[in-house]
Amino acid sequence: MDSSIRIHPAVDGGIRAASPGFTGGTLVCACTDRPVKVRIEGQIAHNHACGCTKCWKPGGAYFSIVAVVPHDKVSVLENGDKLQVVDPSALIQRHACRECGVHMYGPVEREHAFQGLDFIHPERFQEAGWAPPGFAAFVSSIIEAGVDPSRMDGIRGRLRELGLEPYDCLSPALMDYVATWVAKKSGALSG
Ligand SMILES: N[C@@H](CCC(=O)N[C@@H](CSCO)C(=O)NCC(=O)O)C(=O)O
Ligand SMILES: [Zn+2]
Ligand SMILES: [Zn+2]
Repeated sequence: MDSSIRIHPAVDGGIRAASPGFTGGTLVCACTDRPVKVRIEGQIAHNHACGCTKCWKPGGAYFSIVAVVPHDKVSVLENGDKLQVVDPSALIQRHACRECGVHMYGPVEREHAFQGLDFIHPERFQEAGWAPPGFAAFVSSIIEAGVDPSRMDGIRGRLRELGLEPYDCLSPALMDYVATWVAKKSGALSG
């Protein structure tokens, strides 16, 4: 398998296990001057690699690494005046540093299965020990960013080699969770 394929710097050299003692940390943007700092209390959930065009990816990476935390566990510590919402019409209100472009947190405020959660990029933690990604989402979407479709077999193979099962939307467990929420809302399922 081609280990030169750059999925994301946080996983290319192998995936680091979570520390049981990780109780949260501080996300820092890429600015050397007045970096934005965001505090996260507690461990992250549902960490995954995402190939969609909307999530922030570091230079040269095909995928982002993105996870969720409850909105009340997120607080802006420093230089929040540099943040702006990338796409106000999107479900995920990605707050990016307008100088370096790093997405710092993305709350879901709309009525949705993910309402109350914020999407964050754990590679921006100053601290180690966050839960590693468990799967790869929106893999076919990397073609939308310009990846030649002929490369997809190799990229999916590399994801599997890293233990990141590739899916073209979210994982089956998360898709079932979203569909269950929709079915309960419509009344198709009771509960
Ligand atoms: N093909 C599109 C997919 C974009 C998309 O739907 N992204 C997902 C996953 S983001 C993290 O898992 C999503 O839920 N987006 C909601 C939003 O962006 O607000 C593309 O690549 O652009
Ligand atoms: Zn910045
Ligand atoms: Zn995404």
